[in-house]
Amino acid sequence: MPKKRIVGVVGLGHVGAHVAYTLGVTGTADLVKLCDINEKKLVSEHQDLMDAAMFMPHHVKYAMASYEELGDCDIIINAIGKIDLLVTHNRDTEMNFTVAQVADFIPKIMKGGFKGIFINITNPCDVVSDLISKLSGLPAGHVFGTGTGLDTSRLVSAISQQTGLDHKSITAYMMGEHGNAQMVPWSVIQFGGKRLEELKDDSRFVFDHDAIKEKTIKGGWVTYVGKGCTEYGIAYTATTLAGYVLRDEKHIMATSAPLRGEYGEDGIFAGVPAVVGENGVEKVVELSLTDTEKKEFKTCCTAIRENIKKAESIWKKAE
Ligand SMILES: NC(=O)c1ccc[n+]([C@@H]2O[C@H](COP(=O)([O-])OP(=O)(O)OC[C@H]3O[C@@H](n4cnc5c(N)ncnc54)[C@H](O)[C@@H]3O)[C@@H](O)[C@H]2O)c1
Repeated sequence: MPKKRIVGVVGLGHVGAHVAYTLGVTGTADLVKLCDINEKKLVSEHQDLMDAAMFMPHHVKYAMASYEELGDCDIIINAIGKIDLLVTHNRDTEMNFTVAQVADFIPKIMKGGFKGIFINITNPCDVVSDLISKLSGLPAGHVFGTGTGLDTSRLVSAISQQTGLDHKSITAYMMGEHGNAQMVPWSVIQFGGKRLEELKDDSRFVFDHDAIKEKTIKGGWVTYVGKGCTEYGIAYTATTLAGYVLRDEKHIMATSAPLRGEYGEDGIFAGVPAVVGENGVEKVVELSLTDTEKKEFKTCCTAIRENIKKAESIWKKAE
């Protein structure tokens, strides 16, 4: 009998509910297990998703689950949070809440025998990915975050708008923190194999670096201001990553990946391009950055490292 692809989603707010829906619509999962601390919300989201399942182009089932019942999932996507805390427009503000919650439920999930891949969305994304990795004890790379995956999409959109070229013809990445400490490695951007430097005589390929970086970093807040959340972009980002894992695609995409010496960094999660396959992040792609870009990336990592320290004091206090 063919094996069922089972994906768990923890936290069914704006993000988690859209992730669960997208997993069904795209046919990425056969069974989506739903888990939320808010029982009423859980029951309602389950009903609504089941009502949609009949019309989805692929067969999919939705089931409610406790943390322990997520044990047989191939992938668990973490999307818990409290989005109202983000009125400050700083993702770190959510940290006191999310770190304490994650520290509480990861041991419960592991008690259920979970041995799959964890994809973290919850903010601060790099910090929470690091925490899940430490608390779960899963092998390196089996826990990773969406990181700068969504920010990369915002960057590529901005470049696409200016050049008129399709998103998929552009190779570009946002790197660093999924937060304010991000950078654009301009030197590695390519269009069908042509580097930016080779195209500088064409005005469409001359970019205002500061303006594009600002537009990319602030993109999430443009969405947040009008609707109090962001959901479609992140739902597709996470679903895409889940598909790469389930189909063992070995696809290169920006994620929050554990760094073990790459880019001169060790022991933190940061947004970098990485090969994603059945073992999660299987390899960090080390780009040849210029000296200025290397320094910029280091500054981003310093910001993440400081937040990891803050997070550790929160969950150690909760122990
Ligand atoms: N990484 C990214 O690119 C990205 C993008 C968008 C949002 N986010 C983050 O995703 C998270 C979710 O955002 P949202 O808009 O859905 O928030 P939300 O407030 O709408 O929903 C959060 C959900 O999590 C549930 N929850 C809280 N604690 C829980 C726990 N211990 N166990 C199970 N469920 C729990 C709540 O009941 C709620 O349903 C936030 O941290 C947000 O900042 C990240």
